[in-house]
Amino acid sequence: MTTARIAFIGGGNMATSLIAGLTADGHAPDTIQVADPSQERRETLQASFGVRAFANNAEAIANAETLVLCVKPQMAAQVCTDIAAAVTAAQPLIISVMAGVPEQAMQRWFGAPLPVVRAMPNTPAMVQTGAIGLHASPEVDAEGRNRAETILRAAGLIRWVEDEARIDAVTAISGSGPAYFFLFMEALEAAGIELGLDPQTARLLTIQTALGAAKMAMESAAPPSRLREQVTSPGGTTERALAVFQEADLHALVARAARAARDRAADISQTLSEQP
Ligand SMILES: NC(=O)C1=CN([C@@H]2O[C@H](COP(=O)(O)OP(=O)(O)OC[C@H]3O[C@@H](n4cnc5c(N)ncnc54)[C@H](O)[C@@H]3O)[C@@H](O)[C@H]2O)C=CC1
Ligand SMILES: O=C(O)[C@@H]1CCC=N1
Repeated sequence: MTTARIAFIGGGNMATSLIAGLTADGHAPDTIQVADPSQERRETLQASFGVRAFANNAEAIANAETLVLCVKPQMAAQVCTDIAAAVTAAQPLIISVMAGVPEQAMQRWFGAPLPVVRAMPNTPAMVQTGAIGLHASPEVDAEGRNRAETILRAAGLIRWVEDEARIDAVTAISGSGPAYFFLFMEALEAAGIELGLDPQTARLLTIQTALGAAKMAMESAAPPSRLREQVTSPGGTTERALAVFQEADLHALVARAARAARDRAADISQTLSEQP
């Protein structure tokens, strides 16, 4: 299985996370090419990972076997149309991480029914602990699926979804998810400071607690609800805290937030599907 000659279009946060995962996994940096208009981004990527960086998208694509699209969804139409000639010449497997950009829209902009894998990673890919949802267009063969898996597995855990629309659900849960957990960390850290802990202690206790809870949840056969019960002594401190979350109906709040993210991804898809 070869993952040789990968071109990234867009060298921002997500591309950096994926490149970090690939290089840490032993993928040769000189077979990774990145295109980004920002000179600062190009210099950072070159210095951090030893990859080849280009200002011109078409130059990065030449001879690429796999093309990873990492620009903002709002730029998708323009970028795909601009690189269509280079892409149809190279005939790569396309992997798109762009939230809400439908496979058919990309194929329309390329002017060819190229194999497209939609991947929805998240920034913990930077530390090889990403959670990544994948969906393949009908044009992707078994070798293409394997190649996409090999590339994305370097960034973390992968799960295929069979219905493209479910990528929007993946976006709402794990794509955007790190931000929810960071927000909760910010809140718990601030609460610790308010209760008199020094800021450094409040931060470290918060982060280590999140890490420990995630590790336990991953390694234990018991569901998170059972692990929560193990912390909650009857008549004790946790019970009081959880009652406050319950009063605010945390489950309903989280469900609303996830629906809002899913709906935003679906809105972007709708708009792009209607775009020429
Ligand atoms: N940041 C995240 O946690 C996640 C982001 N994504 C998706 O990844 C994609 C990129 O997001 P980020 O990396 O966060 O954005 P970003 O803004 O950090 O990176 C985008 C990069 O594209 C470059 N760019 C702009 N115009 C370009 C062009 N014409 N050709 C080539 N490159 C160009 C910019 O200079 C920038 O470095 C988005 O579509 C987003 O939906 C998906 C999952 C998670
Ligand atoms: O906020 C966003 O639109 C992107 C997609 C998932 C995470 N970040």
